[in-house]
Amino acid sequence: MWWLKDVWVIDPSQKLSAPRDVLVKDGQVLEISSSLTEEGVRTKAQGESVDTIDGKGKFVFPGLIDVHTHLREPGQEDKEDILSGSRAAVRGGFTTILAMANTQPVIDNRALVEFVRMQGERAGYAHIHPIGAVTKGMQGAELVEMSNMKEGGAVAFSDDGKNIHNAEVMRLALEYAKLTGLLIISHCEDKDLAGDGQMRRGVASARMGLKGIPASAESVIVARDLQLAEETGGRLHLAHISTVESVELIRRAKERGVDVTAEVNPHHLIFCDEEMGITDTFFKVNPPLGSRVDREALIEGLRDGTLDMIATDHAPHTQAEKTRPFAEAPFGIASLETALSAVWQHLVVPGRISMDRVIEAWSFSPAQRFGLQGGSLVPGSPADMVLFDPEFSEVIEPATLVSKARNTPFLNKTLQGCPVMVWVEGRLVQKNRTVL
Ligand SMILES: NC(=O)N[C@@H](CC(=O)O)C(=O)O
Ligand SMILES: [Zn+2]
Ligand SMILES: [Zn+2]
Repeated sequence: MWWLKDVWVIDPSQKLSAPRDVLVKDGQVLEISSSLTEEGVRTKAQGESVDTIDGKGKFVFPGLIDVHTHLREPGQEDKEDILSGSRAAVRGGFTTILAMANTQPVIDNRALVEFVRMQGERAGYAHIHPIGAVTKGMQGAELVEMSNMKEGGAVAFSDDGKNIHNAEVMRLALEYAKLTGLLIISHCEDKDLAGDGQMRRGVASARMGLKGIPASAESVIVARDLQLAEETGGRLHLAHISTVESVELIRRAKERGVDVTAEVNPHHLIFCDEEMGITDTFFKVNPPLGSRVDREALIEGLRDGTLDMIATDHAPHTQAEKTRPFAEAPFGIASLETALSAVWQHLVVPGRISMDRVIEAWSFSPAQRFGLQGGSLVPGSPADMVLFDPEFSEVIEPATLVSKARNTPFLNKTLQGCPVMVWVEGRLVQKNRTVL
């Protein structure tokens, strides 16, 4: 049994943010209380040994749930695989992650869904749930067999990595997904507007002499998909929202009652295009980093709930690929191990957003919207749980990362504020930044 003493508990599911004691037994949260005694705890332990942790100055919260990660298995295991990705997850404070379908082959049938799920179970760290593709081979034409894939364990559908270009295919996808009750996750990017752009079009792209991607490449598809969701009554989730125009469109759609949620990635909340240099391929990501104005709008959108969730869009790539010239390097930032610390240091500490809202957006809301276990420490729930130490600092070094990827803008930088203990169903899987 675990006894976390005098720890600051953040549990948005119970609207709780206060110092308490937490008891964990048999893989579950047994009790959250402010009046535990040695003797009382020993009685509750029923003969089991008690591991006591001094939680003073630390936070405990439900394990983060990341609805957007790329684990690259099957097919690109040099970038990441399900085992390395799930180890990276628990190192970063995530106890559940959703794996995108843009692997090789694409996860577009039940057998492949079951393969990903099984590999996740075999790895035995974070809970791994497969996201199935929307169209066969992510070719944007023929819909997958959604019900079948749901039976195999798919928890949502997405062609992420690619936009669904054909609006009628997107409309049908929203219509058919209703029968499964699952979400369609949209990667909003008009491929003609994006062209072969490398970063957001603006003053910074002009200065760097790189081809730009206009903000409209995202927002025109956001507008399209919101209208299609409204028309069909389908359930829509928008991935990696990055522009002020998109935030405004989502805000208005929600006012009309459209069944939509949206996520924002830490890198879009923290960085902007002006901060990039021509050698910084680690900042090269899709959608590209926006302007300062976008960044402010995203923070405001997250605060007021227009943006429901934070998600990493962990996109691992090899060093060989990421050290190519800017225009040849692939898009993507690997972030499972740094995301929570980065959000803490760059947004919570300066007072831009509260830790309570961060945990709600990264744990409770994903569980609710995707219908997943977790996101709550209500007694009886599985002890998927994180102990976070605001004083613990770490230099992000290649040798200490357990992900196969090193494509992070935080490489060789110090991040302060880290998850220092992580439990999955009451089993300790990470301690003092070491995955057990
Ligand atoms: N975000 C990225 O820059 N890259 C993602 C694809 C995606 O999320 O669209 C990848 O798979 O590498
Ligand atoms: Zn995407
Ligand atoms: Zn993605």
